[in-house]
Amino acid sequence: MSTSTAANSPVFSVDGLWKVFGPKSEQIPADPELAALDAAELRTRTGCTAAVRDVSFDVRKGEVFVVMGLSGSGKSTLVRCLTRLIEPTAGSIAIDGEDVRAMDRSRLRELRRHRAAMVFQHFGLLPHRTVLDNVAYGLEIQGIGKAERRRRAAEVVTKVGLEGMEQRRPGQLSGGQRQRVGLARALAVDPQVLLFDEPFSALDPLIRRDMQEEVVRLHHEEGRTMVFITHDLNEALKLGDRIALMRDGRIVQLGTPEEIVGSPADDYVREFVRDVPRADVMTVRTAMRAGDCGGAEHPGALAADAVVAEAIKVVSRSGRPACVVEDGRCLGVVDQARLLDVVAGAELADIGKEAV
Ligand SMILES: Nc1ncnc2c1ncn2[C@@H]1O[C@H](COP(=O)(O)OP(=O)(O)OP(=O)(O)O)[C@@H](O)[C@H]1O
Repeated sequence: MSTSTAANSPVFSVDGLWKVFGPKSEQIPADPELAALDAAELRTRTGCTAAVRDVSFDVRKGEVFVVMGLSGSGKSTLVRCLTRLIEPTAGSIAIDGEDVRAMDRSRLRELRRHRAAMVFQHFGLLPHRTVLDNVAYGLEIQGIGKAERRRRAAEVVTKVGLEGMEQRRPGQLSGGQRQRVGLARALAVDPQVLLFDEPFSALDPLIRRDMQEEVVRLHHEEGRTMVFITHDLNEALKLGDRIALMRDGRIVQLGTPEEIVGSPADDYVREFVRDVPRADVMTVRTAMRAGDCGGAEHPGALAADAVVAEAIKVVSRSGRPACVVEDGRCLGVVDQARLLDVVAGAELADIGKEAV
């Protein structure tokens, strides 16, 4: 999981967004009775599928925003609507305050090429071109001269760890390396936002972990805004500053990994996160009893965003409560009982209640 250093200004603002597939689809969002039908009833009555239903959210500058949900929940449709690769049926979308639905074709092309680049699972590399020329492809489309695009492509190739492979063809690369080429190609155009559609789901688990770490590293180095689709909860928890959890076209909960795991919005979310190792997600900021410890020594001195697993090690090693310290100030204290409460599955609102 990365820590957002971002200001809270939105890159994307989405409000009341709908995407309905099927005949007379535009009638569905406008009709409260039809809009309230569940998926099966809607299909029977109208022949339509509402892939995205009345969804509103902001993607903040510099964050990794994860869209998570089971297959068919509407993730790809939602993210494709952001740049109108799929035309929304109703609602509004803005990027930096500019109305995406009002953009003409050339403005849209500019949006997709420069401002919000997409990295797909099937990366569509050009088989007869070298790695370097594949990475430079987006720059070529932009009309940038050969020398300059090769220079820029070489820089990103190094950034994603493919140095030395510049002259290979895609067929001479592993799946993970090909995905790095896809990532480098998107990065080469230096977009404001990177949109990832399940980019790693075809990779084997170890390579997948490498790629996840790569994304975290790139995000830390560059602070680029990222929207990341996944159906994998662990991937979502690892990468997301915030996660939008989708079900049947709706966002059922939007929050930090800690909020989703610690305060599930309903039984569906609760069931979804049931097996998450809570000690690896919940932070000591949540587990602590707030208030200065009163001493000068601050035993343990944990950072507020340290996870509970780390705190358990510190507390059990020293045999005494540990302080949570930020900017030299003691924010609170964690003891064994509070840490165990978190691990045992107490929800945020209940942690430490009996101890108070
Ligand atoms: N072109 C289309 N025409 C009709 N229905 C569609 C179309 N595209 C998607 N759907 C339907 O919309 C719903 C959401 O699909 P979507 O691909 O957005 O889900 P997803 O969460 O990305 O799934 P996955 O994880 O399997 O990719 C599904 O019920 C799907 O069958």
